[in-house]
Amino acid sequence: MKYISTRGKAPILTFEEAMLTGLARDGGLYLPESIPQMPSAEIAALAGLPYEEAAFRIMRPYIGDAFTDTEFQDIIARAYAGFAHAARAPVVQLAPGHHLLELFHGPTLAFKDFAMQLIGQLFEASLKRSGNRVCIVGATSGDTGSAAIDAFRGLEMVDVFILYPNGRVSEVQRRQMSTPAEDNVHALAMTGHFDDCQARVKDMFNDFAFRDEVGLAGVNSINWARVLAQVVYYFTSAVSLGAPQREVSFTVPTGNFGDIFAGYIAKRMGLPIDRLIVATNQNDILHRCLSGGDYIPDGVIPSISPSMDIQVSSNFERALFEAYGRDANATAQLMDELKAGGFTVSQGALEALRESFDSGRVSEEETRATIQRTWNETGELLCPHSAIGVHVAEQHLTPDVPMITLATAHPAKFPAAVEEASGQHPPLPLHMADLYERAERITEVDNDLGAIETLIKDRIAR
Ligand SMILES: N[C@@H](CCOP(=O)(O)O)C(=O)O
Repeated sequence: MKYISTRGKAPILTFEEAMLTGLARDGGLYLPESIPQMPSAEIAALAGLPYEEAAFRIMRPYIGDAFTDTEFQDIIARAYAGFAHAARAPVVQLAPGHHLLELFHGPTLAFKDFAMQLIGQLFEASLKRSGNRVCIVGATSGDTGSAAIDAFRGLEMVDVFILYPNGRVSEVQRRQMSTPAEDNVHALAMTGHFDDCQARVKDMFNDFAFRDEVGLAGVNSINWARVLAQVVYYFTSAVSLGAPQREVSFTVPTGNFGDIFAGYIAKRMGLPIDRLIVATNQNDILHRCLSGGDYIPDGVIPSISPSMDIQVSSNFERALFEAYGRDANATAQLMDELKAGGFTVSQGALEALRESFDSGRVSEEETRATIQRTWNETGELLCPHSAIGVHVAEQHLTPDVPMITLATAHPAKFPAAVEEASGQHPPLPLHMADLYERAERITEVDNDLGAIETLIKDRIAR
């Protein structure tokens, strides 16, 4: 299995190389040269398997010869051993035809743990073998950063620097990033919003002198391995509701488009998915684009669902590449236009996107009302992001196709918003019960590429 860049001008890589590289050297994102197909009989055979075994069968074709089967099985086992639920990604029913996929039972209480815990193990195995070091730099609107710091803390061959928008993540998210005591992890509070943080990370990848000097690696969903790990729970949840004998639809609260793109890959692999529905908060660029074709960022508005406060949605590039028939030149041109202010998706590509995706936008008031109503009607306490998913899903329910909404984070990550909406205080789980008493370690940085690069060079262990 080989990996190609969405912009067509970067070296073609193996799985392991693409995983360790992050962003392609032409600025694009890596994708498999072709999408492996999973026949119906193999999908049906996933029913009732432990999550780890399903993960192995689904991901194996993408890995090539990077790891032996036994190595890969051990890596998967270690990745999910710390999850608090035996099913890893349980499905609960909210209403007739509407189900919730709980993705918040990992160590940092968000769906990011599914990929990040796996990538942590994959990086460790690969770097131990090669003896190389890497410097991971990531951008977060809250959840990716905490998951990355948890997955890589204390690993000898890795330094981790996470840029987050100062004052724009929840207190729990911030503390998850700032309280781990290991020297190899660094929480950097940057002036600006998430898009600024993500832009600086991409600038660092495009500064080849810096990139090569520090051995830069990325664990945002620019990294294909992140997307791959998230494909698994689309299969396990759909199979638990009767796939491949019947179709399902998914609604996905989305900011950077990585999670829903994983659903698109599952569909392309042969999972019978009817609709993939993008749920956005008031930062609704994806909804606007899928509705009208224009992709024009117009500023990030802080919300009670901060993880989705994004206007430059990194993985949309992968979806555009596919919608334009894998035309790398067309994709590169759109990304150039984005730098200059925005672009309009061609009619043909828009129709291709709409073959798989629908979308909806949810206001702050609707988010709060959904948290309260869902609590009253079902006893399920939703985080604001999951509530956005539930609200949009409810507008797309159909009698014959079950809907699965992704619950992307635990309500305890956003206690203030959840309590205001529902009157319920979501307690932190036991392993994090003393989070508010732990000492914090944060470095404030300006939105200044040179200064951030200097800080990183000064801090990395060589
Ligand atoms: N919502 C994310 C933003 C980064 O997304 P990623 O999936 O590309 O890592 C967050 O919580 O940090």
